[in-house]
Amino acid sequence: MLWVKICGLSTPEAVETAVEAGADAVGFVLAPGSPRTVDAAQAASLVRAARDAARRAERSIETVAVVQNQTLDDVARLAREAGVDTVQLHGDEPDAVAEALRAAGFRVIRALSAGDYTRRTAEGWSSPDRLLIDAAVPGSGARFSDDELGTAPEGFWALAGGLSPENVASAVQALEPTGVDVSSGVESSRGVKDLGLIKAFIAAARTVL
Ligand SMILES: O=C(O)c1ccccc1N[C@@H]1O[C@H](COP(=O)(O)O)[C@@H](O)[C@H]1O
Repeated sequence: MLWVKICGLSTPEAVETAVEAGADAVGFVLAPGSPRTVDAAQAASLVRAARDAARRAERSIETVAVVQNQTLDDVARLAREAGVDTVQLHGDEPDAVAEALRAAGFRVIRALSAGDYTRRTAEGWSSPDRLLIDAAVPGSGARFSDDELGTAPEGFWALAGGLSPENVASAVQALEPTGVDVSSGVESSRGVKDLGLIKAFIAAARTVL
């Protein structure tokens, strides 16, 4: 089944809606400078809300901290204080950062633009972590064009960038990712999640076989 992540959540209501509607993962932006940024204490409270909602629904939920070009010390501290399962590295972090986070017990998602992924793999780069392929400006609501992604990854990979309830099914049919991730497409205005759009996105993603 398609892995579905709803990202950039900042209220318990939005977290509960995502979990109850069947998201596999919920994400919290711990990178500075985004309208969705939360601090570690806010993220910890949202992580608790996600786990409580998952317990009530008798299902599991993966909690993800999204970071971008922060130091390893900062990332490890934020992830520990927030109590997340997974760290999504959304910048130019060296592989050693991913390795150190894995050694500290976190799961890691490596986010790359389609262009960077294509360039890096042409140079022989590979990653033991799950991949997320996004547009060039993360969290902008922009899509990358399908031809920017040369050959899709072979293992798990999630598609992100400009997805919405309207386009998620056709995007998945075209690119055949293993998962999808959305932020802007489930917002009524930048940084403000719309509970109806969260439910509509998850329902639309679940129509794809
Ligand atoms: O959402 C942000 O503001 C953000 C900031 C810094 C790094 C990553 C960010 N979000 C990631 O972007 C995609 C969602 O993009 P879109 O808004 O749906 O186009 C997703 O992977 C988020 O985790």
